[in-house]
Amino acid sequence: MDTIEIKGGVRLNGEVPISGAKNAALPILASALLVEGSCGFSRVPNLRDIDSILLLLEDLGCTVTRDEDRVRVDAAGLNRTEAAYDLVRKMRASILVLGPLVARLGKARVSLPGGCAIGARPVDLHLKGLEAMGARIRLEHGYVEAEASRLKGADICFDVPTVGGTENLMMAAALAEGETILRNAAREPEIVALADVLNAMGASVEGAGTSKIAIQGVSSLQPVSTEIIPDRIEAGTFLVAGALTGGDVTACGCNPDHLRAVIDKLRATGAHVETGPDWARVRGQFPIKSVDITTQPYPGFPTDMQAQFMVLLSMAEGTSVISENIFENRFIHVSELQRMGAAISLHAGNTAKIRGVKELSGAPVMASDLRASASLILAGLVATNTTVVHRVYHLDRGYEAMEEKFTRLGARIRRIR
Ligand SMILES: CC(=O)N[C@H]1[C@@H](OP(=O)(O)OP(=O)(O)OC[C@H]2O[C@@H](n3ccc(=O)[nH]c3=O)[C@H](O)[C@@H]2O)O[C@H](CO)[C@@H](O)[C@@H]1O
Ligand SMILES: C=C(OP(=O)(O)O)C(=O)O
Repeated sequence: MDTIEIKGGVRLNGEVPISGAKNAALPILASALLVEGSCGFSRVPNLRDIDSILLLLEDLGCTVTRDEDRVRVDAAGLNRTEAAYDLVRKMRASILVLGPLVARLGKARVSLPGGCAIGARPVDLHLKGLEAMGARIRLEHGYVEAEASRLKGADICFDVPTVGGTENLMMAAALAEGETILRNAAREPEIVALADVLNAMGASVEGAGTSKIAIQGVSSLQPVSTEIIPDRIEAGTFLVAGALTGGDVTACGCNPDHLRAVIDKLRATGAHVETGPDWARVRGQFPIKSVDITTQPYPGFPTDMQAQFMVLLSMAEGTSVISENIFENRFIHVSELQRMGAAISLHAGNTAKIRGVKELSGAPVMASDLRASASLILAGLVATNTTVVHRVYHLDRGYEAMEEKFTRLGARIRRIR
C-alpha cells in the first residue's frame, strides 16, 4: 500500500492549479442518468471517487469514455436499476444515483451506503423526500428499493440542510410530474453547479443557492456539455499550506467567492490573502494568531476544511476552539496530530481546544478519512524531520496529484509505492 513521506520545514512558494471539484463532479456525473444521450464533462478530476462513480454508471448500462479530464457518459443504454453493495461501499456518494434512476426508470435498488469514519451519515432525508414524491420505499437486506411509475412534485422541508439529499431530490424532481419545492435546502456552490447543469439539460430549477429551490418537472432532458467548477476544498487546503509554512502560494483557477468563510478565517490568523476573479494568494505571517471556528452549512465555515485548520491553529500563538457541527465524529485526526506533538484536547459538544505549540515533530501516522489525510500531510510540511502518512488511499479519493502539486511549491514530499 502507498505511503507519503514528507520532510518538513520548507516555506511553500508558487502557483498551484486547482482541479475540478469532486463534490460537484459526483452529482453532475450522476445527473447524466437522466438523459437519453451522450453528455460531455470537462475538468473532471482524476480521483478514486470519480473512478467509483464511473464504474457504477457503466454497471448500470451507461457507456463511459474518459480522456484525461474529459468524460462522456451516454445513458441511452441504461438498463439496470441496481447499484450493488460492492460499488456503493467504496463511496457514499453512490446514493446519488437513487433519485435519477427512479425518475428515469421508475425503480431503483441501491445498497445503503452506511456510515463511515466521520459519522453515521444516514440517508433518511433522501428517502423521506422521495416518499413525499410518491415513491414506495422498502429497506431490505441492506438495500433501499424505490418504485414510482412517475414521481410527483411535492413540497418538502428538510429537517437539516443536506447536500446529497438536496442533490438527489433536485435530480428526481427534474423528471417528475409538476412542481417540487425543496425548503431548508443546502446552499453549497455544488448545488448551484448541479442546478446549472440540469437547466442546461432543459430542466427548470430556480432558487439554487438559496434555501428554497423550486423545480418544475419536464418529461425529458437533453444532452449537455459542461465544465466542472473548481474544487474549493482543494484550494482551501493549499491556501492553509501556504499560511502554515509562512510561504507565498497562489491557488490558480479557483473561485474565491466560494472560499469566503475560509479566507476570512485565514485573515483572522494573520495571513495576508489577496484574491482575483479566479485566483487567491496567501502570504503566511508569523506568529499565527489563534481563532475560534464553528463548522456550518455553506456559506458558513466548511466541515471539509476543519482538519486542515486544526493543523494551522496547532502552530498558532494562544488557544483556539473548533466546534464541529456537521458530523458527530470528525476529530479522528486529533490523536494522530497529538502523536506529532500537537496540544489538542477534546470536549463535550464536539469541541476541540487547540493550544498552539512551537513545533510539531515528524512521525509515522495513519490517515482515517479524506480530510484527516490532508491534515496529516499539512502537519508533515511543518514538522521537524520526516513524517510518513499511511493509508493514503483516503487522500486519493479526493485530491488530484497532491504530492506533485506540493512538489511544485517546493515541498519535499514523495509517494512510496
Ligand atoms: C460528495 C459530497 O458532496 N460530500 C459532501 C456532502 O456530504 P453529504 O451530502 O453526505 O452531507 P450532508 O449535507 O447530507 O450531511 C449533513 C448532515 O446531515 C445529516 N443527514 C444527511 C442526510 C440525511 O438523509 N440525514 C441526515 O441526518 C448528516 O448525517 C450530516 O450530519 O456534504 C458534506 C457537508 O458539507 C461534506 O462534508 C461532504 O464532503
Ligand atoms: C466527506 C467528504 O466526502 P464524502 O461525502 O464523499 O465522504 C469530503 O469530501 O470531505
